[in-house]
Amino acid sequence: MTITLDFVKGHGTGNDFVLFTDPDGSINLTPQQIAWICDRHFGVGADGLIRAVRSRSLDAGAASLAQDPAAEWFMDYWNADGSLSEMCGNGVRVYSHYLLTEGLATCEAGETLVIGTRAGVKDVQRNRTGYQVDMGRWKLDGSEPLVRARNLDIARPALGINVGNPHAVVALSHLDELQGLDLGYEPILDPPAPEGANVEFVVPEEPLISDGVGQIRMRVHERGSGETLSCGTGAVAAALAIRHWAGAGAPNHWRVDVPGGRVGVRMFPTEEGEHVSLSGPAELTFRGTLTLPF
Ligand SMILES: N[C@@H](CCC[C@H](N)C(=O)O)C(=O)O
Repeated sequence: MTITLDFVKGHGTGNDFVLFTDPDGSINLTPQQIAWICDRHFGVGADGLIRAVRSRSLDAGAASLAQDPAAEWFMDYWNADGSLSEMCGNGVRVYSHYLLTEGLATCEAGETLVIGTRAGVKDVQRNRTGYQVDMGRWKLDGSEPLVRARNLDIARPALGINVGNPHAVVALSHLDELQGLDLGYEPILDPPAPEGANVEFVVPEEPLISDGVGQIRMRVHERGSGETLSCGTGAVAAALAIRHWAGAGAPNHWRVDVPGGRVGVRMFPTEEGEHVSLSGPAELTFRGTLTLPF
């Protein structure tokens, strides 16, 4: 059977996605088909693919609806190599923008759009820079692997953080080191992360704290996608790691510069414990129709 899809291309700070709507969950693409769509030479090209599916149409959506019945739409997120990920921070903003633009959902200023994901429901609000997402609870995953990367002289210690998906954050001291990294090669973790990991390399900006806001710069190698221009969950993990290392008195508001732009991260208390939010832009760039060759 030939599959033809109407899609929209979008990005958040250069982290780009192919999005399409499948309300009833009837279009089940294989990992090979997803990898073809995301291929920049043979397909459309993207860091990931997002299927807009009603939570009630997907087994994974049942947990979202149980958590919050307002989670009508589920973000079914896949990496560029066709592997599944639990969460995508830039993806949630772009997905929210897609739902609103396509008329599939509404969210006036001050209202909350609730999105189902494999990492729990996410509350999204429009703000000055685009969208702010409450990413929910986070945790140190207990790992401190050594990370080797191409052009890094020696293995560096990393901090394992889970923000719905797994991350390993490495602090570098100089911008030269960050710029010199060759992330065309996947960093090697010792010991390896059981489910794989997104790896962030971070340097402090000068000064590290300005007007009470922490400032860092990072590059990322994403699990299943390679180096990308931005990673929302990675920015969140990076800010949390640097605050952890900075110790008492470190700020709860961070600006994170990535090759594709800037995102904001805030940590704030809630009744169930500390949450962390991600804010930044979301843009839709073009629409088209694709026919899968297999
Ligand atoms: N780009 C994303 C993260 C996408 C998922 C990641 N590659 C994984 O496998 O966990 C983001 O903006 O958070």
